[in-house]
Amino acid sequence: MARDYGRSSAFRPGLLAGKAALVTGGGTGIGLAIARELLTLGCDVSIVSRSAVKLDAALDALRRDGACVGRARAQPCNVRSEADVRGAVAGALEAFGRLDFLVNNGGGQFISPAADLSANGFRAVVETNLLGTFLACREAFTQYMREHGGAIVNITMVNRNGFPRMAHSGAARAGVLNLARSLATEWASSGVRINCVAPGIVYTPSGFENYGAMGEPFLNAVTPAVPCKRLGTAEEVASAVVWLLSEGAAYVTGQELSVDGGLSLVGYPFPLADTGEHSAFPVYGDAAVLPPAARL
Ligand SMILES: CCCCCCCCCCC/C=C/C(=O)SCCNC(=O)CCNC(=O)[C@H](O)C(C)(C)COP(=O)(O)OP(=O)(O)OC[C@H]1O[C@@H](n2cnc3c(N)ncnc32)[C@H](O)[C@@H]1OP(=O)(O)O
Ligand SMILES: NC(=O)C1=CN([C@@H]2O[C@H](COP(=O)(O)OP(=O)(O)OC[C@H]3O[C@@H](n4cnc5c(N)ncnc54)[C@H](OP(=O)(O)O)[C@@H]3O)[C@@H](O)[C@H]2O)C=CC1
Repeated sequence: MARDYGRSSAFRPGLLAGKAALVTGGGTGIGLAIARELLTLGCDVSIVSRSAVKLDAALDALRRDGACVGRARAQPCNVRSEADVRGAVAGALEAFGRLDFLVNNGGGQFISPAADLSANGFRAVVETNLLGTFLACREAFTQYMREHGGAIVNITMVNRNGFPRMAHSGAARAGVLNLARSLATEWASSGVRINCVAPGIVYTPSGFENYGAMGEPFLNAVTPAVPCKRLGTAEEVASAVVWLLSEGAAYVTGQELSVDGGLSLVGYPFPLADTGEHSAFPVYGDAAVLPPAARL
């Protein structure tokens, strides 16, 4: 299948030749773009996720893509399962004999007011995004990187001001960044770097179909809120990931890079006008001086 964005890579050909990577959630969206970029640069890539159907389709597309130079393989894996993750890292090592790069991209969440979240719903999102990332980091480190070094990138999200209606995911991703900071120091002596990339709002059909009918109105509302007035592409995220994995980022560890068109500079993307009537919010002093427009 031909690429649909008309270019190979922003990086020099062969940049990652002889290297091997594992990309979670590599069968769709941002993960697939990361896998494609790595393969284009000569890296061998294992893609893993829960759905064998999605993985097979992705593998087929990657193998037909004339720009992909490295070898690609796939293995089903639920990152919430310790046994699956252990097997995914072992499988990648068995196939390619090395594991230079790990990209923790597999993840997601659903929209819900925090008050309506069940313990199980909260747990599912934290397990997927935070526990899954920890397990993959630990297995990559203990099975290979402790002895050989390596680079890890975790996909997080723009959540400095929280993520209302995705509180579970905001909390989990904040945990991922803090985990990365801890591991960056603990594993530096092994030559392991670990960083995060925080996408803003990146249009991926696979990602947005999870939000059903809410998706399109959200896109219409959010685009004007982004300083550069457009959404991001999966390739823009992939490009940042590849830079962080590359030797060009050798002095960068424990950091988070936002790829968000400036969204993190201006706050939170959801329109807040529909969050209800606010007369219950406390006030101190003479509220009567506030003109009506200053207090909705
Ligand atoms: C206001 C309009 C907004 C429109 C759209 C805005 C989007 C903006 C987002 C911008 C930034 C982020 C973008 C992205 O991340 S795109 C990528 C999206 N992709 C995914 O999210 C895919 C992966 N997600 C999942 O697989 C699931 O969300 C989950 C992580 C929860 C795992 O699902 P799983 O199937 O394993 O879960 P379970 O069936 O075991 O259920 C566990 C509990 O979770 C509850 N649950 C699951 N889904 C929902 C739901 N949609 N709503 C409410 N509750 C849900 C489920 O009921 C279980 O709890 P209980 O046992 O208590 O019932
Ligand atoms: N698009 C955006 O605007 C943003 C996206 N992100 C994050 O970027 C990442 C990629 O998102 P995007 O490409 O847009 O959306 P996708 O829905 O296409 O990607 C999510 C990927 O994660 C995989 N996945 C989900 N749960 C698990 C699991 N338990 N074990 C293994 N793999 C899993 C899915 O595959 P499968 O179903 O086969 O398991 C899928 O390939 C996600 O973590 C997302 O939350 C963050 C900020 C913004």
